[in-house]
Amino acid sequence: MQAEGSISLQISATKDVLSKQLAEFVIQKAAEAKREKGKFVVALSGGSLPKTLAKDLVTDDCKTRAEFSSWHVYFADERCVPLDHEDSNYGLSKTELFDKVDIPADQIYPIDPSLTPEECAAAYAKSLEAGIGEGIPVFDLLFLGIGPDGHTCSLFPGHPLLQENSKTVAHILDSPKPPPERVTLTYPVLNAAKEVVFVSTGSSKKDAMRSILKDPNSELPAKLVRPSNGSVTWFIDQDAADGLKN
Ligand SMILES: O=C(O)[C@H](O)[C@@H](O)[C@H](O)[C@H](O)COP(=O)(O)O
Repeated sequence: MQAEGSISLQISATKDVLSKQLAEFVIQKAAEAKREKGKFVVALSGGSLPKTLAKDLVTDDCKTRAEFSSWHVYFADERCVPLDHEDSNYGLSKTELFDKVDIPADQIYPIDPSLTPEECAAAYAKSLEAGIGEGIPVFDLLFLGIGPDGHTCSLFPGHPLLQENSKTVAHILDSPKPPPERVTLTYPVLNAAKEVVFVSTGSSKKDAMRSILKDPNSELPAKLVRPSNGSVTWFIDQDAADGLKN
């Protein structure tokens, strides 16, 4: 049975407009989380997301309102490479965001790339437990991307990981999107989140967007992210939205 939760769609004329709207959305969610519990626990994806998220959020106007000192940042998926490797999602987010705002270093939780992918996934699951709590970790906000094939995190179409429902963090050795060795949050965690933001831009995403938002029978990995007690908000630009026209 597909989990239920609200789905909102925010279509922006351009990627630049999307970044501005996304920044204001995030500022509001960060303020709510800080008021409620004194911290804002998020997970970032890689790809184009960090740049799109940071573009406006690091401006003087936004960063004074974003409560960055209360952010606790994990990774929705990560490549099993050194943290300074060009493929590292941590390294990408450090360049685009962490080096430009005041998130305390001990509130950013990278993987341990010295471990094997399997050990790394198990260690990261323990890191989530230590930082967020026993059982299924509940994130305040997950920042997810989507591939042209409808994958999200490192959950790819037809991959056995789509059926993983006991581990909170799993490893993959055959990612169709290079590099092949990664760790990823699994659906139990994605579907326990309070808020999920998908950022999808560019014409390469239009077919996946049409399938996910128009086809009730779509089984694309990103479509299966439906938090039972949370909201999903799609931030898409016009190019990605072109697939939604009849
Ligand atoms: O580590 C990764 O590769 C990402 O987490 C991945 O899931 C990404 O979000 C999608 O592939 C979309 O990437 P783009 O936004 O660059 O198209």
